[in-house]
Amino acid sequence: MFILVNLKAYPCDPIEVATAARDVAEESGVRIAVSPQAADISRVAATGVETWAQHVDPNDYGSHTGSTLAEAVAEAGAVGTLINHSEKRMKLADIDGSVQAAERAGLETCVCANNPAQIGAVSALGPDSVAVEPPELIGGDVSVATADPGIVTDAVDSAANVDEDVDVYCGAGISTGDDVVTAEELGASGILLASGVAKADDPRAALEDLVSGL
Ligand SMILES: O=C[C@H](O)COP(=O)(O)O
Repeated sequence: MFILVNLKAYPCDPIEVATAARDVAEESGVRIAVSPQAADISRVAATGVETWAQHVDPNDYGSHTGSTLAEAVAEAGAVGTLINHSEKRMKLADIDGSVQAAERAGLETCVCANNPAQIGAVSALGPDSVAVEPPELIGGDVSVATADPGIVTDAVDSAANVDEDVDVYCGAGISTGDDVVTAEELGASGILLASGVAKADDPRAALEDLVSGL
């Protein structure tokens, strides 16, 4: 299982989370990545933790003021990027452009979607992975794998029907090792989470719990 920790714009210490994630990944052997604010990518990557961007825009180099350039986040140390997160929704053509921009920059891609039908659509764009997240469960304390297990299994089927090489992650409300094990049993090969770590009093303990059943 891959554990991708999105720090969103939470007021946490990105270096504290990054060093904890690096250490827990090394101790457990579980792949863990941290996705900080774009401005924090270089110092998070300097900790040695696998680092992802939260977003890249579909543009190339050029006159695109305010854009997040895929090459720039790669140069800063990111090795992957989220695209179309529920809190950063994009039109399908722009998702396609961002996937292409990320691939051009050598970034691994994870395209988010609300439901299994959207998972099928974005899987057709050729990302490395997709993540299903019901928006109403994001930031809550009930895991998607418990509240709506069918959405995870349907997302796995939906992606496989389009492209068997696309990995499927799930997210929303995941905070414990039991949640991670349940997600794995439903066919997910990774989880995308945020508040369970970024808002934890002890991020290291939260990460240790997440990997405890793997
Ligand atoms: O990117 C992470 C997801 O939106 C899930 O957030 P959450 O773990 O706070 O529910």
